[in-house]
Amino acid sequence: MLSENKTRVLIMTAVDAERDAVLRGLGERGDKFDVKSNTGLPESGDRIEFEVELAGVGPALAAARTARALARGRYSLVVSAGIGGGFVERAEVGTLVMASEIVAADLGAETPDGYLSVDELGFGASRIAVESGLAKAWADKLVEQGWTVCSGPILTVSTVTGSAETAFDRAARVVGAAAEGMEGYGVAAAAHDVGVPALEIRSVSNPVGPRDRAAWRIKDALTALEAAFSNFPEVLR
Ligand SMILES: O=C(O)c1cccc(C(=O)CC[C@H]2O[C@@H](n3cnc4c(=O)[nH]cnc43)[C@H](O)[C@@H]2O)c1
Repeated sequence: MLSENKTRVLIMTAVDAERDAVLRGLGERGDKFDVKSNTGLPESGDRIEFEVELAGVGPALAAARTARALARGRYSLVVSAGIGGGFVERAEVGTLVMASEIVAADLGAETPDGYLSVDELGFGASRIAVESGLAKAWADKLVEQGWTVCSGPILTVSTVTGSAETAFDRAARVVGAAAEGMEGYGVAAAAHDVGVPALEIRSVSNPVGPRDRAAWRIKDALTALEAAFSNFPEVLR
């Protein structure tokens, strides 16, 4: 007989439209979902409960809100999710990006010799590892469903890239940079601080580069985000 253990997964999005897309994707399956095998984090016999919360925009508020949510109890996994910018020739608009690592891309210092990350300054870590088995399983599942998924570093920035120069600098700083968003590192830092594994997924609404807000394809990106979460419970089984 299955036990009544519960696996709690916390999903953080910046804004309401992203949270709604995630909830549409998860549908009614939330805590009615039994885990029968042990391929992901949950124990066999666990029931999975999803909680989707607003992180707000930017890494500071995202970290504060994630820490507050995590203080409510025991969680198995935290996911930072939302739309994002895709690096050209890595992730096109309308596709999905699964983080291979979560990178604070502007947490450091400018020097006459170039940018130094917090790691190089000796003040901490600019990169947070993801739960790689789950990231791969989720990406594989989405590819199987016909989605284009790029797995690579997702950069967290406090200032959205708005020029080709900044896009070039950021891509050069992080080998394989696939996407950027504004919350991932904050969410993951709060999770890491209490020993909870993290993931980040972005659906690409715009290219990283010269600002053209009117051209952001938000609806397409929200559709892709919804699809990503409609496949997520299966991945956790
Ligand atoms: O206006 C709307 O309907 C709408 C719906 C959903 C989301 C938004 C946002 O503006 C979300 C802001 C959020 O998006 C991330 N983002 C998107 N593109 C980039 C980018 O090129 N560089 C960095 N971040 C990006 C970011 O995480 C923001 O928090 C609007």
